[in-house]
Amino acid sequence: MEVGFLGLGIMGKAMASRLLKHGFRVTVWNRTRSKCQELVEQGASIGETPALVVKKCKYTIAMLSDPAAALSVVFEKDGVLEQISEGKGYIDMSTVDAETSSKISEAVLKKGGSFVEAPVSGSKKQAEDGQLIILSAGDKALYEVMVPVFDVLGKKSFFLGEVGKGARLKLVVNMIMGSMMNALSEGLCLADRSGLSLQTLLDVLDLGGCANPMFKLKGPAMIESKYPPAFPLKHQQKDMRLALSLGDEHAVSMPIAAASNEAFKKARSHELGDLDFSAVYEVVKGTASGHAA
Ligand SMILES: NC(=O)C1=CN([C@@H]2O[C@H](COP(=O)(O)OP(=O)(O)OC[C@H]3O[C@@H](n4cnc5c(N)ncnc54)[C@H](OP(=O)(O)O)[C@@H]3O)[C@@H](O)[C@H]2O)C=CC1
Ligand SMILES: O=CCCC(=O)O
Repeated sequence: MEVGFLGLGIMGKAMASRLLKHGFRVTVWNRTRSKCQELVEQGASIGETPALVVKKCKYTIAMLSDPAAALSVVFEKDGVLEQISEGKGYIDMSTVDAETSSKISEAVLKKGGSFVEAPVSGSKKQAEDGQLIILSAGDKALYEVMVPVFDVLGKKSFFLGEVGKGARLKLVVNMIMGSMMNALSEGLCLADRSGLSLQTLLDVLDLGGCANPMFKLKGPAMIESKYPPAFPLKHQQKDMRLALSLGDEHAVSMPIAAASNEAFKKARSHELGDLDFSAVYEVVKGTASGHAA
């Protein structure tokens, strides 16, 4: 199966690479073309534009930073819409809001193509290991065609129904995750200021009812003020913002998410946006301006 892949950031690069390793033919495109080189060395072909990737491939996956990027790759000149047509499928795995996803879906359908949104839970390591959790919605027939691809990328894929359900579920999950990261940061800070061992705090958390892989993975690096980007903080703040907007729409009061969003915004204002989202700890500690990225 030949698959197009648009967007070779942290996630896209790992996912496209995994597809190549599992025997798929992959044609890649990235706005910054130099990022295609590593994939070409692994056997990928390059498409000069998103439109040319879609022209060449029956199925094209996108993994782009945010709603603006997802829309521009579809609607702008040389974009997906110029070549999508009957028999072709477009699968957007970026984390965006339901409105963005619906706009893309409607435009693709109008041209005769089919569309699935399929945002993912899991980060860089899970993408490399094919352990993502895939939250799909949209065209069921296209979803079924993509199952062999999703099986290589993930450990479980859900089909959730109409377009928007995958996008919304992803935002709810990331809203919870972002709030948990702020809670961990406050806990580490409080333990530190009250004379406790941070490693002991992590050990105790890991043995108890709120043990989770995220605290286990990120906690030790946070103690050392190290934030190599797996999930960039700017994207986590985007997801909190989109989740809060969903909360507005449904009149759901979310004071914990709102406070967490403020902390992520503050971290961005201190230019920590390209670090891992665990760098919000620097803001909670009050040391953000002194932290060298
Ligand atoms: N990292 C993670 O742990 C996870 C991320 N996600 C989601 O996956 C998506 C990608 O994340 P990630 O790989 O980490 O992000 P990166 O920031 O590493 O990569 C973003 C990608 O989007 C491209 N891009 C940005 N703006 C535009 C634009 N205007 N036009 C075209 N391309 C654009 C970038 O191109 P260029 O190289 O030219 O900048 C790059 O390919 C996001 O929606 C994120 O929320 C989901 C799960 C986990
Ligand atoms: O959207 C990013 C999710 C990161 C994760 O699930 O670890």
